[in-house]
Amino acid sequence: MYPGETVGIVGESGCGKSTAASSLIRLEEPTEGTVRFDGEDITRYDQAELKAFRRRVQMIFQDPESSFDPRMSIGEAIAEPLAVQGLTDARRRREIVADLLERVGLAAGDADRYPHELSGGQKQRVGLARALSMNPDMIIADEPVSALDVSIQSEILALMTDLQETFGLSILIISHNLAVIRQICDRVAVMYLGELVELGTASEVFTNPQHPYTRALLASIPTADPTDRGMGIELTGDVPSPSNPPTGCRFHTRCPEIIQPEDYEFEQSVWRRIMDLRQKLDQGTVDVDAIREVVVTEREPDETPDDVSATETKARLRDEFAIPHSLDDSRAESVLEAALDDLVSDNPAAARERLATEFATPCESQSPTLEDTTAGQTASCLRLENELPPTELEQTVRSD
Ligand SMILES: Nc1ncnc2c1ncn2[C@@H]1O[C@H](COP(=O)(O)OP(=O)(O)OP(=O)(O)O)[C@@H](O)[C@H]1O
Repeated sequence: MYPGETVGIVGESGCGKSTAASSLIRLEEPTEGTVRFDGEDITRYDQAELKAFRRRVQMIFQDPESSFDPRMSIGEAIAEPLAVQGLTDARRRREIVADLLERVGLAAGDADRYPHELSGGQKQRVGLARALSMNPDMIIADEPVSALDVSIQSEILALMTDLQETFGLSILIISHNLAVIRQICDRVAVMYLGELVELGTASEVFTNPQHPYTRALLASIPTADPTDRGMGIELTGDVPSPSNPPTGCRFHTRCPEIIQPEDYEFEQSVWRRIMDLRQKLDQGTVDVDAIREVVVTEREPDETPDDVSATETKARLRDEFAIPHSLDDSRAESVLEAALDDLVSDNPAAARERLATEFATPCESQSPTLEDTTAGQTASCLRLENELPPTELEQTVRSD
């Protein structure tokens, strides 16, 4: 981050945004890596240096409620850090508090009110005033407006922009909400499972996203029109745990643009579904017996699961994964059919092995790194490293 800049970290819930933020100020000790501030590695700071650093970098949180003592007036809450820093003159503290309250759009008289008397938006203003009392160089704001009404969100974000200009602050804002990031950020970092997958100016990232995950995030922004279902990019698959991320590209288990094996021609959406089948096989969660039992419930009462033919079971398996009953590429079709035969003859290990060997993707074995792209921003995707042509999906998002 540069002085005076606003950078946003955006990503789904649980991807590690808050952990990254608290590691930046060592509220949490990172297990590896470095955090540099003004050229110094803060992970090596001793207690005194850390204390000084934490004055320069203030943090505000989603829920201002929990950061206030209900028995302390607003004025006392803002003045507290000043007193801790050794400002003993009570009158001077009161003057500073009054000035800060006015700067964040409250009245000097609000100093005597208590947290429960304030709305969520007003509390977040007080949170900002308290952070500013330390005269920081940087503010880290973790979901600062998520708990607020949409109309208030915009006001608080506008206030943050004003304060940034007035005080020359750097702001790192964390949010799962792209609209929030778009409103105030100069640069945007997109995070997936604890890693940055794209980093660029807000205009680069929002108008010409380079990573499939960013494209999917942007396509999922709801519009005002209830009949508009966006561009229909739906991320399949469960969100993996950041503590046990997938091999290769961490996004490959859900990526709608996963790279196809060279020797086959799939429709991209069908390829994704075949990868979903592979993953379920790996997890051991494809239950062929359960499928037969479902089929039987739709039949004559005296039939048993054993009466369900292999052909019917395979057809149901395809339906289950939304895989067409015949693939356009005949070689791919025969591999898939053979794997389904393995499955219905109770040999999931063979099915797994066959699909893993024939339908392998570099995305599951190679880890991409953040690289410069021709669009300007950096992104980490093997598709970009291998200069593969854009998928249909990418073209849809761009032309929208
Ligand atoms: N780099 C990482 N390596 C391993 N585990 C991680 C990493 N980052 C985060 N985690 C773990 O993932 C979980 C979610 O992290 P975190 O709360 O930071 O995500 P978040 O994006 O802020 O989610 P939310 O928006 O729901 O608060 C936590 O249990 C955290 O310990």
